Amino acid sequence: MTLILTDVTLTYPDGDARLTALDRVSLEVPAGSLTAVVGPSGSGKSSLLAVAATLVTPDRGQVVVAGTDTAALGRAEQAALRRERVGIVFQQPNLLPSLTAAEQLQAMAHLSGRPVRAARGRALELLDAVGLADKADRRPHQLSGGQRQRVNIARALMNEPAVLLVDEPTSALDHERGAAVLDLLIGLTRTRSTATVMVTHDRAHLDRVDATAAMEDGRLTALART
Ligand SMILES: Nc1ncnc2c1ncn2[C@@H]1O[C@H](COP(=O)(O)OP(=O)(O)OP(=O)(O)O)[C@@H](O)[C@H]1O
Repeated sequence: MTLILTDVTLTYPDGDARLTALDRVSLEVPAGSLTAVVGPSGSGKSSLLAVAATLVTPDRGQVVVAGTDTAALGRAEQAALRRERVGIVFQQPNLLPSLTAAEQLQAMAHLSGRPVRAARGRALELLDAVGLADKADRRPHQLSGGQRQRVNIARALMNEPAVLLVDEPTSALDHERGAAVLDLLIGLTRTRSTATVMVTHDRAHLDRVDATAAMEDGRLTALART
């Protein structure tokens, strides 16, 4: 198992009390498989991604990323794990306006302290994998919304993550483009052997993912494997 959450509880301060965002959540995601997380607004989906990304430390429970128990790590080590083993795709692409598609990916290598020039080959290979081989030198305003989301996904794969966390990748896209992005994510999950978790409001096409986790009031109420 590449991503293992065991009995994870996360609370936030809420006046004098605590609000329970995650309530003893356990989830295992094997390499090469995609789990969708669904549930109403406020049910804890983003909190689950944040904990899996080691962006937030749970009150209780264990988060194991690529064989490493994250609780055993200091802040700097957690940041290194996040950089090197975790890819995150946020809902909005957040691409830098002045950089071309290839440069957006190369910048990831730069942030990780890897040689930027050597990264160009990998950037072009990944842009090819997401169907944008001929758009490598375009800037964000020269790309469609769906193409920007593909750059966003390719960028998250730049450092060969073991775990890929994706927040609502299809929400800004129409039905057809949303389906194409989901197909892309499933394909990349298989070929790159990532343990992928995707939060979505869109219940269409969920028959194509490997498992669907349903959240309600911070609890994982159902896990259906397809
Ligand atoms: N930083 C925070 N401080 C306090 N409460 C928070 C914080 N982040 C989230 N919450 C609360 O935790 C609960 C779970 O929120 P979360 O964002 O994980 O839900 P969600 O299912 O992702 O919702 P949505 O679908 O609307 O994005 C909610 O009640 C939310 O108000």
